Amino acid sequence: MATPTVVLLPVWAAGHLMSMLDAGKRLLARSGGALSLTVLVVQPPGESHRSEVAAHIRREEASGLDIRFHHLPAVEPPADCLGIEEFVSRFVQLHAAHVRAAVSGLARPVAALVLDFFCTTMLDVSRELAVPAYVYVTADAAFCALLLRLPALHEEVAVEFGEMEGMVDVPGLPPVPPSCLPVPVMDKKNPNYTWFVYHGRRFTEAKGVIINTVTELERSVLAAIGDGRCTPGVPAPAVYPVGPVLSVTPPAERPHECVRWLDAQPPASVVLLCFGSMGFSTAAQAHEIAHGLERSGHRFLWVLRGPPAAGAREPSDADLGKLLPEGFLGRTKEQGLVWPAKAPQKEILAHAAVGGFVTHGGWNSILESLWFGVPMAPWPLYAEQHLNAFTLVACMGVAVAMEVDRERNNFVAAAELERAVKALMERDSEEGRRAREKAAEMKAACRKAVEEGGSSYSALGRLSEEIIKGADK
Ligand SMILES: COc1cc(-c2[o+]c3cc(O)cc([O-])c3cc2O[C@@H]2O[C@H](CO)[C@H](O)[C@H](O)[C@H]2O)cc(OC)c1O
Ligand SMILES: O=c1ccn([C@@H]2O[C@H](COP(=O)(O)OP(=O)(O)O)[C@@H](O)[C@H]2O)c(=O)[nH]1
Repeated sequence: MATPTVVLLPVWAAGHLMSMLDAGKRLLARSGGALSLTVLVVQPPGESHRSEVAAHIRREEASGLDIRFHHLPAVEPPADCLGIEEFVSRFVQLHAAHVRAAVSGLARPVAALVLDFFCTTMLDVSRELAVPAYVYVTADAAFCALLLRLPALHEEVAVEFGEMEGMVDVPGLPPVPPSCLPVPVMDKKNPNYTWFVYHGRRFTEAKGVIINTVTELERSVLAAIGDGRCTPGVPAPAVYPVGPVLSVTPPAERPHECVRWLDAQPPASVVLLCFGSMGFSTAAQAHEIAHGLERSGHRFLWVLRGPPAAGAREPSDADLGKLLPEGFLGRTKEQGLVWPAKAPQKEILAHAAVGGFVTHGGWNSILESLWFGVPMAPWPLYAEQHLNAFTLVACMGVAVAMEVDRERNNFVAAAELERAVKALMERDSEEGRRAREKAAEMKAACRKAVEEGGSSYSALGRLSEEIIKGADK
């Protein structure tokens, strides 16, 4: 019989696609050749995403692994969406007939369908075809717990979360301030919110939830999901914490300019500032950052992107002359480097000179930082990042808090950045010492988790056995 295949349905954003592909490859390896991988490729909306996805696929196809890419026919994207969550969910939903045809037309027996968390509408397809389905959460267990809890919270909290009295109850987490909820949860009238409630409700229909996290990092919230406290009245989903799933690419032959600059800096002396694939600064915000960094006296590597060009969604490469205060580059030429384009974040975090990370708090960036034991100061901007910032400080203890004004487009004043950088970097800062120690502890835990016998290695083993057992029936 042909090797049974696990079918992945990722969404196209790099933080989702690469994470799911890497998790799939680990599952393949863990199955010892008993499973193969088929990836259903949604044609992304927009040329830049299309060429980015095509490049990832070319690289994977050249790897020689047992992975097949099945390109789904293009679908007209919905034109009337109010945000990314609605757009992604509806766009994926429009692929239902193509997913059904692709899965039922595969020559190999289909052992499981693994869906990105935005793709729960495809649980209907898996049910029709009697294929076991799993949800893959590219973010952390705290986010997963919130989504599982959201249908009930929706009934319990009659007003907008931003107007509610007290804190939000998410089992396994300390009481969550409403101001730390993900962006779509802050507006109940918005379809983005309705989609989140929908996905949360549907998670429990899956055979299990695979999360890109580490048991040692999120023990109490994982326990709450696993023992059903987030979903009273319905059976708890099986939980597989398989992270950290990081796509580690070989370092460039010639070190990047940022890395060469770091080579000349003392150990743990540089604070890195980098804001993900979508983060950018206006001139007003860039001025505050510049003054804050300069006054902190600490060495810095600042990845600065400008607002997207007209019609584009991605940030532009920064025009430093327009964004930075007069004379800043000259005054700080011995103190720091401003890099105006996308930078090799993982290589930078791996460098011994980096001692702290001011990050937008995308989950991939957080895992990369912990993999290299770098403590953080979170500056959330979009998606679920405000919740990540809360859990980094309040649960994991690997970050120092920074005051971000969510009402003013996540504005941070110069004095607050200066304070947070000092707290993060200075030897005599108690807050920084705690975060550094915890980050070092989590570095060791993350590395151990993926080794033979580690928690994520074992979770992947359980998942692989479960899938193979199902395929044998
Ligand atoms: C598919 O294209 C994009 C997806 C996102 C995006 O949106 C998003 C919205 C939420 O309300 C919650 C999320 O978790 C989420 C995640 C997400 O992509 C990034 O995923 C990472 C791993 O989950 C990470 O945690 C980052 O914080 C997310 O930004 C965003 C996007 O552009 C902004 C897309 O094009
Ligand atoms: O200048 C940059 C900005 C981002 N990244 C990478 O892009 C990913 C960002 O993913 P994350 O989940 O943190 O946030 P998102 O961009 O999806 O919001 C991470 O792997 C980063 O290392 C990078 O290499 N260079």
